[in-house]
Amino acid sequence: MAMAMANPAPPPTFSSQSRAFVPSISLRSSRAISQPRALALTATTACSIRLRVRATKDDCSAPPYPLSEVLPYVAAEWRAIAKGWACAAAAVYCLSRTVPAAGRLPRALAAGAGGGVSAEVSRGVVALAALASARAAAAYVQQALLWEAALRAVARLRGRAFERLLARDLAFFDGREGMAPGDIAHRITDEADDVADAVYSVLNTIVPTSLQLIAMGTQMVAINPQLSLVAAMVIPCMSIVIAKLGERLRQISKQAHLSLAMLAAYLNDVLPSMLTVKVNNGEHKEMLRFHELAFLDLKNNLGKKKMKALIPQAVRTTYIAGLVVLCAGSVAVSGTTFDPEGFLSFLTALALFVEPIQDFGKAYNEYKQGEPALERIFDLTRFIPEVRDKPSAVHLNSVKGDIKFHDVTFRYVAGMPPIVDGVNLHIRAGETIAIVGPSGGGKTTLAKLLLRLYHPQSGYIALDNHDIQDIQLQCLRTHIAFVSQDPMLFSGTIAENIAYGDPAGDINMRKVENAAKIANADEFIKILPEGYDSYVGQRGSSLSGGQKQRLSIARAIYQNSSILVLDEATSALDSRSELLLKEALMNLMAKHTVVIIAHRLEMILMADRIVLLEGGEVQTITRSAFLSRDGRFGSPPDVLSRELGEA
Ligand SMILES: Nc1ncnc2c1ncn2[C@@H]1O[C@H](COP(=O)(O)OP(=O)(O)OP(=O)(O)O)[C@@H](O)[C@H]1O
Repeated sequence: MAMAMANPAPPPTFSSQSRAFVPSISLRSSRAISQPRALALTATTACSIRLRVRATKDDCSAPPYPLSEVLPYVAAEWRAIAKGWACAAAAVYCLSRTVPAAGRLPRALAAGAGGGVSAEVSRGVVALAALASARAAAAYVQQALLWEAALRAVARLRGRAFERLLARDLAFFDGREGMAPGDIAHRITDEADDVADAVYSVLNTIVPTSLQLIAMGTQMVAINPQLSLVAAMVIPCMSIVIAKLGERLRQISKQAHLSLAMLAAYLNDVLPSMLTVKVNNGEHKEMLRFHELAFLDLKNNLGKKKMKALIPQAVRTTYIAGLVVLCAGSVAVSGTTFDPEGFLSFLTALALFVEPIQDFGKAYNEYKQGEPALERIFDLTRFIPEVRDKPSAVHLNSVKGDIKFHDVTFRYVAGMPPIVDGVNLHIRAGETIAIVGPSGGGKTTLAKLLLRLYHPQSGYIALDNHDIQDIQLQCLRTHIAFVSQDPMLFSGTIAENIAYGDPAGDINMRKVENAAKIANADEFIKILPEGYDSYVGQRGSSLSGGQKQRLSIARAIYQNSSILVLDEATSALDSRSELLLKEALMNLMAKHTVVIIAHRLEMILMADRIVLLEGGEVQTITRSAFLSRDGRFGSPPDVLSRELGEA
């Protein structure tokens, strides 16, 4: 590593190192809990990148979702669509008038030859120019309106996807099967844009292009029915080419979407971890990882672009080749002759007939390309949450805070040993209880079960003698304030962060300041340049660990719930801050049920009762029994004894 850092290798180039950096992509079936048929695309590269980006419930060759799913979102924009299509009709009308006008022009020119520009020629030219301008204006308004409809429809779809995402179980985001945040962000941002392109293409094709096709077809039939029939016979050949290549494009696009999602997921993973990267000299390693994923994306994206470039050429070639063969054959057989005016009109109509056919091809491809994105966005919305309100769920205006765990058993992953195994525990209203135990023993899991973030496989938890499954979720979580061991702050001001749980979405500054004082945060907030209006930076990055922890505690205090759960809430505080906080909490404890999950003696000794969670089971232990243990889940024995002496 030292050598590598002293003489860092140049960034890998795709051309020279492409073989070394081709990640092996395996599409393998993963029986995720929430989505049994989900597939996971795992890139395992030379430097062991393990990023999981979920495909949709289908694999790449599976049949697509029906277009009907997006129809309600598009139908809601019917006004803009109707206006757009009306403009399309106007544009096609102008075009259909152009064909005979163009056909008459050569005769007028011939008639006026040698005598300057005749009045008929001038009229013809002016008519053509007017028709062209009117068509251009109508086409512009048509496209603007249809874009508006497509973008608005996708904005609704995005909103719906995010709404459904918020309703997902925590298990969807957590643990080994959890979906990467970068993947989710990619679906809702970039891939939603691809859906907008696809929707626009379809809208801009169905009616406008059909109208043009009908108008030009009619003109051609009027001029020469026999050749028109011949021209129409080429359409099935083109349809086959478009369908075959379109399906291939869909598959390639899906790979491109996944590789881009992996890149997004990777960036989302590494950018917030810059501190770890830098202190571990991980820059070179990360550079390699980035290039591997970027190369994968380059490969897939290039394949997609090449296919997109190939399709129109293949369609055009098929059409022209088919037409030439059929026309030449039928002219030779029937001996058809054209007058020059009719010939020019037929050619003009033919050219304008080919245009919408190509547009159909392009739109179909655009749709095929957007289809994987559509699938992946809808994939976020299709689920039935395990944790949800029963129709009969009750709302409790207030609770005393009496909590009972009845034979509760829970495991995160089926087939694994339970983390919580037949736990029976009664926490009385107003009691302060400390839950101790070895790291990874399941203390946080117990709190998550109480908050109904997960569902026990057996047994139940009661709050004031109501099974928590019979209480409305929002109501339950309002009555329990939880301070997690990873203090999570949002980008925003200090006041916004403290008042985050305000049921009305307001910021009550008096309550904010009071909560900050109790949490011993007021002192440092006041010396910030903008006080409570100071921005905390990305995830609170402008604050120290202890300051973030104090704000999290203040947020819980602001919530003023009957039950307070502190999960390692003071681990980053210095002794003085912890002591001040402890004194403030003492007052709160008199009125609340408090669950303290802690390793630190200072906090544990505040409790009325100490409960040990070990091997999935709980047992109440006395202080002396706790202190005589070997210190696996607290300070070492000598420190414990000293601290106890001080306490
Ligand atoms: N989402 C998850 N999916 C799968 N396993 C998980 C998940 N969350 C936690 N676990 C596992 O469950 C066990 C209990 O975790 P938990 O966080 O409850 O322990 P803890 O007692 O709070 O630990 P600590 O004292 O270190 O915070 C651990 O072995 C952990 O790896």
